Amino acid sequence: MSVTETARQERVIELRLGPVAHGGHVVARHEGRVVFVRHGIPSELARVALTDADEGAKFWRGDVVEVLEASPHRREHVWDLADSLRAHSEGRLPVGGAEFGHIALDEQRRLKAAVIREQLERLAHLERDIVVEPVPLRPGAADDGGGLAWRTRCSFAVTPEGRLAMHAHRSEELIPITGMPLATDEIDALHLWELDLRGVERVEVAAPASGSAPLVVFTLADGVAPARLTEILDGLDPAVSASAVGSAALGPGAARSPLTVRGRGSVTEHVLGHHYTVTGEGFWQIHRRAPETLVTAVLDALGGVLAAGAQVADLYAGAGLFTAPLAAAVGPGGYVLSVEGSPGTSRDARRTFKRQPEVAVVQGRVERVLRTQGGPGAFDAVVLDPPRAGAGREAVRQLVAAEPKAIAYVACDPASFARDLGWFRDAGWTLGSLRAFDLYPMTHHVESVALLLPPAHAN
Ligand SMILES: C[S@@+](CC[C@H](N)C(=O)[O-])C[C@H]1O[C@@H](n2cnc3c(N)ncnc32)[C@H](O)[C@@H]1O
Repeated sequence: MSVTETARQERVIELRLGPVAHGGHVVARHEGRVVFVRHGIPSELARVALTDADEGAKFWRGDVVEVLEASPHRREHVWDLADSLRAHSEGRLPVGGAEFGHIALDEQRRLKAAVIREQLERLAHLERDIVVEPVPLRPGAADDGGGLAWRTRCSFAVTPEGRLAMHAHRSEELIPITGMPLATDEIDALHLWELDLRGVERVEVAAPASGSAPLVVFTLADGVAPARLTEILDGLDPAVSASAVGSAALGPGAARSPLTVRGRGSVTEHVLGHHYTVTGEGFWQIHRRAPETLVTAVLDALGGVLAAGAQVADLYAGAGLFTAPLAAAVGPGGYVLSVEGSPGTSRDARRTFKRQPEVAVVQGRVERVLRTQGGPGAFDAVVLDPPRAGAGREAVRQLVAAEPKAIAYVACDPASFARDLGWFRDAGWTLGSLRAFDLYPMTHHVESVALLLPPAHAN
């Protein structure tokens, strides 16, 4: 077996790649040790640069730098900067965020389905056939945009020289970028990479799926005066309309305050007839079709439980994506408890629902709020949409005790979902429908919507 080095002095070993694993890797073995390999495809023979390979480590990590026997599903990478083969030949790391960009889209979905299936078997002891559904870029169209131009939210770093950049995977290394093929055309049209961003630490962009003006949030480095923002914005093409917010802290440890320097400090999102205000601080789903895809799947899953007058909880509610259709379903005689931990995002929800007395927006941790507002019989139905870490043991215990008739679990991480599902199953709950959606093409991420049913339902 040949062992060589890359231009970055990483050791390179030859490996036969095995099955896909959670987290965007395939699994290989080198002298008995597991190696988690990125940028490969199961069955390939590849030369792999070891990016984490301490002698004492239980497992190593590596990037494919050359393919000796290619999978029939291998394609030219959709983004040069994220292409591991090209990056390592140029002596740099690939930019993160498109780690499946070298795989045919159909195969990306099969691999994601395999990961969900494997996590369910391992952590929830459940066998289920999974199909990851493609999501067209426009309603009613078949076209999924080739897996590109779907991101309505992007977060960028800035190099010390003031260039727009992104990080390499698990690295502090910054790679200047001149385009982002996964971002929507509205974000692309801003040409943020042409700006002189000296004095800025981070740039976040939110471009509503409706195509209305994007919002750009510039986080200034500590001590940089807000006047710097005006200079930066002078570099934006005046023909492109965008709102801009700066976040400045004028001294070390000084509080940061958002400062609207152009247009509005928020965007309005429209989903199936509902309108939402989302500020720069607020969470919103990333794929342009994610909101309506997930709302439709959740309403379908909860079906008859959402009758007029029902009591429901929207947990990990964000800006209230599910709160609005839930409120419409239960009507003025019903009740929706909308719980979100992040103060900025919860403020957005409060603004959106301020004229709806049937909606109670509560800012706080789900586990804490359920302690006082989640006793037995508190809810007919629950929507549970936790972050990647999942809901966790305490929230699952409280929900089991609350005895709702159904829970729609919206999961962005198959492993934490399967772990939580295992705990629900230990308490006698069953898995009803389970749908999975390709809401993050070119990456290993996948979203699913599951219906969980309490023991009484099974009898
Ligand atoms: C995956 S997002 C879902 C948001 C919303 N349901 C949507 O689809 O737009 C998860 C949300 O949970 C919030 N969050 C994370 N941990 C939390 C906790 N322990 N309690 C309450 N909210 C939390 C995050 O701030 C984030 O807004």
